[in-house]
Amino acid sequence: MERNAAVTVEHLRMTYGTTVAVDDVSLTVAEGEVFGILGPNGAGKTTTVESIAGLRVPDSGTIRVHGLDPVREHDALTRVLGVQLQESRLQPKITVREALVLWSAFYDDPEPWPELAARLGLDTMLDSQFRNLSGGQQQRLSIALALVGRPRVAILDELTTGLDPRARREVWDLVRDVRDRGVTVLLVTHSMEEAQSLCDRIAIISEGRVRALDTPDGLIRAATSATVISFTPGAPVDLQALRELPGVADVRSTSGRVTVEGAEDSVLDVLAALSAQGVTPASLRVVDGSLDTAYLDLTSATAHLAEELA
Ligand SMILES: Nc1ncnc2c1ncn2[C@@H]1O[C@H](COP(=O)(O)OP(=O)(O)OP(=O)(O)O)[C@@H](O)[C@H]1O
Repeated sequence: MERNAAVTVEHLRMTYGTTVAVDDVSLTVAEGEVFGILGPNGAGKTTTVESIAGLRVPDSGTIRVHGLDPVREHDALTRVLGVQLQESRLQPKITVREALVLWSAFYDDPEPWPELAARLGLDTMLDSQFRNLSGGQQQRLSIALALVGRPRVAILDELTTGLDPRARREVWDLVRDVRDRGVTVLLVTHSMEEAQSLCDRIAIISEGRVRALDTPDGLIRAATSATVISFTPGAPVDLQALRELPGVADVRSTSGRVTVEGAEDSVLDVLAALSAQGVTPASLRVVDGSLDTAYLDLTSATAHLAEELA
């Protein structure tokens, strides 16, 4: 079933003086999905999501959030969009309770904040001032503030940065809960693990452009060196024949062990070729592709392209 678009971005462009922060970004986020934005430092991720939130005015391009223009219809936007930004912009002396009460007052039908605070482990520090919270606690408060208005779309920018592993998993569970309630989540992250575990689809952005947009599995499949096969050949092996197999990106032989990198589908071809050569692959290991490899593949392909164009 084709889902409605919650967010559409068409040809977004944003510059700061001579710096091109976002060159040309187009993407559509479907209602109810967790959509990840991944990319190296300075790729333009924050500029993109802050433009979606109406906090920056793009040079050109069109953005709609449930049909609303984030700049011209900003008031209406704040009723459908919750934002947890990279840097919290709270008064240093505001307490956790005051912030939650204040934010709740902005909305007609807020989430009961004590429950949300408990869910995020903030209930024991309601009277602490923002400036005295640890980085992880500040992070959790800003997530709570993004969700308290029951937004239809939540933007979470580097939501688990600074959290310890347990807190991180708890926040992931919270994001899944939020998604299960039908909220669309736009997630900016540097963590492949986070993207792979939470996102339905991911856009990889670098140098202000979308370089790939697919499901985590789709990105991994598309990467040329997603799977690594290694073995100790029981007889001399024709490495060139392996190199020529479709989907194989690289073949190396070191210290009597052969390593083949290739697309996921190349494993069976490699095994069939070895069998045809009468070679038994002893101590066979197949390491599955990860989003890490796919990401490096896609972003280094961009770097190569940039070098070629330079
Ligand atoms: N307010 C600003 N003034 C000037 N330049 C800016 C401003 N905000 C961002 N930039 C520049 O625009 C580019 C994109 O920045 P942006 O913060 O969107 O990237 P990012 O992908 O979110 O990076 P990171 O992963 O480091 O947070 C960078 O070169 C950055 O230095």
